[in-house]
Amino acid sequence: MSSLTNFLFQNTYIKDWFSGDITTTLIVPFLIITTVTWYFYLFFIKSKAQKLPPGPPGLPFFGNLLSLDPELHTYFASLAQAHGPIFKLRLGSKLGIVLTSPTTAREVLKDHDTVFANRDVPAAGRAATYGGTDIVWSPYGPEWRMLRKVCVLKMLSNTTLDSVYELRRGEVRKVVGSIYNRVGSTVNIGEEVFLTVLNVITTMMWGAAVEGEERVSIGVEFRETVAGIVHLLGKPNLSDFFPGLARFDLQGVVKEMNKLAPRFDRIFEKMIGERVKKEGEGKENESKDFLQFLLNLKDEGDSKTPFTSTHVKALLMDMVVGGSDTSSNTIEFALAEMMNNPEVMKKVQEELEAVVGQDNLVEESHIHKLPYLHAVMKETLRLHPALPLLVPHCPSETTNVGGYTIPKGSRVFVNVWAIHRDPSIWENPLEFDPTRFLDGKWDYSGNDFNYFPFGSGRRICAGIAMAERTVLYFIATLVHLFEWTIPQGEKLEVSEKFGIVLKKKTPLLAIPTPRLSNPELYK
Ligand code: HEM
Repeated sequence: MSSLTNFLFQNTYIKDWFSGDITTTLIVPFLIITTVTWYFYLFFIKSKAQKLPPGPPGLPFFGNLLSLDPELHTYFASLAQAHGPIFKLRLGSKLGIVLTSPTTAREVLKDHDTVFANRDVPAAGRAATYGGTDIVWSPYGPEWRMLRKVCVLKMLSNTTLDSVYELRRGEVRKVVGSIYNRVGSTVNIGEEVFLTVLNVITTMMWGAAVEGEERVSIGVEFRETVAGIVHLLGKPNLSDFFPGLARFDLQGVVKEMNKLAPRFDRIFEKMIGERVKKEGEGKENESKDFLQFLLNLKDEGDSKTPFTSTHVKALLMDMVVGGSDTSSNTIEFALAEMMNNPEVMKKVQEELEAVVGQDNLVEESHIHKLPYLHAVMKETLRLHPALPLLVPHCPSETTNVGGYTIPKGSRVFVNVWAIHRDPSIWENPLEFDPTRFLDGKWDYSGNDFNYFPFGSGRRICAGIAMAERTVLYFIATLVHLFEWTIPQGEKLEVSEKFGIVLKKKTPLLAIPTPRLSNPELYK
């Protein structure tokens, strides 16, 4: 037993997960005994009756947990080479299923869409989103449908997004001014872009209600908090793999999340409180932001599936967490790829000059006339899909996929990252070549299982329209107005670091120089 304990804590990955209190060592023997029975049931009784997919051998009790590499997307891709397009991993008492081919992805996300439209909610996700009452983690059912409808058809519809364009435009103008003031010096692109995307999102959420220093401090607090939440969501957590032990929160993930999520809650409460107070004072409220829209919706009520204050806050949380890192990391990767491929950058700039002109700012109305820029975004999301394993799906009943049994309650990872780099689908898959998207063959609809960076089926991303506008408008503005170079001594690279949201391994640092001669455009 003690050698297993030693092994457990000598393992780098496990040690990394257990960044908290080492009193956990005391719990390990208990953990082993309680689960060993489950293991025997699972391995020797249940699996005999089912034809489970192949997979690497694992240890008793832990299964494959101890050999998980933190870079899950590349690790899963290498396992698929050995075990095929559908393989299993024992993650403690949970069964993980990894899909790495268009055919198996289609079976799960299209043919059995309803069954797989559920989530295996991680303890961290539950803690972050008011018990999982948001869109991302709600089970497939009337409440999820109601939230999704509010989000996709009303809040993030093209009509609503058009109506808040001025808010987005204002934020992008502000960052242009700020970059202009630092011409010739090094800019941390990710930091700059994240704060602007976040400002765009919060301005759309509650207008310009917050200004000046308070705005800056909220921005900084949000950045830290989003980074913390995303990190905890991607961190392997024993509570998820041994649900019977979840109440002990051995790694302290929930404890940490319970420190982070209330930071948002306090801000949400404050914004809602101020808005309600204003209404109570009889002040005409003409705000056209998401918050007003959600509060009106709450007041209108619906007896069947009521829309509560918690729903309002959970949706705001989805906007902030789901919309910020995904879009800003995509913009950072796109700029890095363009800088790495100067001929691509040149073509984007030529297209912008032809459509926007040398004496004009990019407007969102230009975007649909920029097919090459659009191809750059698609190619960026092919090589660096923001959610490389999507958000894991979970079947609500035992189902057959690719000739194998996928038991109810498994955690299903779709390795879209690996499919997007499959040499049997893509010519020179590792090359950044936007021209492969110029014939318009691939879009974001999730109908083609060779290319689906936003997922597919019922759980497809709820923010595609917004992501598209934000990413395209932002990249276009950055490269139309500025030339970007790498500071001396810095290396330009595009390698990735795994997380539930994929990010650049090293931040992109670049020096801006104005491209256009009219200084008024930068003010
Ligand atoms: C480049 C940007 C983005 C990418 C690549 C992206 C991608 C994805 C993916 C792959 C999923 C999971 C699909 C699945 O589980 O099968 C997802 C879910 C989701 N995304 Fe996005 N996303 C982006 C931006 C946004 C934005 C801007 C928002 C909102 C402001 C948003 C809101 C959501 C929500 C609410 C879900 C959960 C949908 C559900 O479970 O029903 N995303 N996204």
